[in-house]
Amino acid sequence: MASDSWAQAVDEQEAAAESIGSLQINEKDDKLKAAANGAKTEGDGEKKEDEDKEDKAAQSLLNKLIRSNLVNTTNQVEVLQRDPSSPLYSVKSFEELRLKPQLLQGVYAMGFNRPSKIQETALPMMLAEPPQNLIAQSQSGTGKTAAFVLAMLSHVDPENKWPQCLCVSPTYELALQTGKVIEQMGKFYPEVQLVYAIRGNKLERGTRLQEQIVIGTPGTVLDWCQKLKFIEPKRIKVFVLDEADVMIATQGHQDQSIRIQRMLPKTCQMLLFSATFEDTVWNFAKRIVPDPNIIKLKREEETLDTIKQYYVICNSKEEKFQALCNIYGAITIAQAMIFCHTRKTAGWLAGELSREGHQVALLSGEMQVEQRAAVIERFRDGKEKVLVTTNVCARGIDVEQVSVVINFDLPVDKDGNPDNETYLHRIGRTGRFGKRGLAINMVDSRFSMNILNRIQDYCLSKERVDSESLKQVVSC
Ligand SMILES: Nc1ncnc2c1ncn2[C@@H]1O[C@H](COP(=O)(O)OP(=O)(O)OP(=O)(O)O)[C@@H](O)[C@H]1O
Repeated sequence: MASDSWAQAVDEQEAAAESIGSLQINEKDDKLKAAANGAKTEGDGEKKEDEDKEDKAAQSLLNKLIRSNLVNTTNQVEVLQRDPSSPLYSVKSFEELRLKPQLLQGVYAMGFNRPSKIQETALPMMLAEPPQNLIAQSQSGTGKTAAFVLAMLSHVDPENKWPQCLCVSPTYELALQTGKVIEQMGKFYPEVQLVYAIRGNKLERGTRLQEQIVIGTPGTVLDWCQKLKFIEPKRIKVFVLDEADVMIATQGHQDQSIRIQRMLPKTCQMLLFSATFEDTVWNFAKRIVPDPNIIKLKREEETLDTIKQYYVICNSKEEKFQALCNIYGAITIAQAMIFCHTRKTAGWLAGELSREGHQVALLSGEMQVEQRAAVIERFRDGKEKVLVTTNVCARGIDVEQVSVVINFDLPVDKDGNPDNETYLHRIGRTGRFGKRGLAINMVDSRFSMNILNRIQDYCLSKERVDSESLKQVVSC
């Protein structure tokens, strides 16, 4: 949909929401707010029954499955060179990289016209002679996978029939996704072959691999190098550790990755990629990659400047549902996402809305990742206008065109404290194109009013909103 029509749709929604808001003023509000202000969080039985265990690998896979394009970013790349006195190269075209013609053909066949922001600096570093080590961090969808795949394909010698590049991924599914990119990019370079070192791939004892690129999960790669000796680690020229943040979240993967790395020659190029960069990831990265160059592409800060935030006071889940029905016409002019705390509530709400004759999609943690991707894709294509989901299930998913976010339950962490970042990320927009939106928060207790106030204080402290930004509008 063109941005104009989105803007118009949001204008209509805002007008509708404001007119609804002017109909009723809830007298309970002041009392509630006063009670909630400064009040300690009450353990009021709203204990988080959080069945959707956060699964970083599944989220990462989901993002890959639903993404068809590069995420645009206007943020600058931050570079820390191992040798600050050496010149820093960055390229604006793939030609400047002097790639093998078969690879350039592969890149263009994938529809890449020019390097992405992170690729502009990462590619010259990875393709330099002698090879340089690299730690790179940028959010999902900014072109990291494509970058290291191109580096691996550039470094192999197709004449040599043994593994030369080793890439470890946290899960079988993620390894397959990277494998697909290798196959696509190497389409015109058939001499280069790929093999998957994953659990189900059983090879006969004594096998010596002929494929130049091995991609797999840490446990199997380690077995293939150490116990089964299908791979000669000393002949590896490029080692890639992908999704380091997901890797360290999985028990055992960190140790296995370090053990693989120790078997590789000193001259082997080490490359590590991560979407986030907490201290734990950083400590791990330093153990895997000696003398690294470091590239970071900051995530663009979400701003709430263009978002109108409202809240609705209700007494129960049923009242919240009623309030939602009252504003339903207004929110479905464009597309809306409704967030619930648990799968149970999400399922209940989707069922109730359907019974009212509304067409809604449900995204739930019980679904397989592929099923979830299919639901999101249908929603993205506008086949459904409303998506009901849980806080955990949709964390980290970007559905850019959503202009209405309804927090049926406010986001809280596992200890019941406000999850400020999730709130910001969920309702925020990355400022570009001035995308506008509407956020409606459903408050059904002192506890949740308190949560909302604390979230607002946080947003204020981060200068993401002004003090007038949150308005009460609707009651049922
Ligand atoms: N230079 C480019 N031009 C156009 N599209 C690109 C370019 N590089 C990558 N892409 C595409 O952008 C999308 C995201 O790229 P990629 O998967 O490499 O990002 P990523 O940072 O590795 O993401 P993730 O962390 O989720 O793995 C893919 O669909 C990919 O084909």
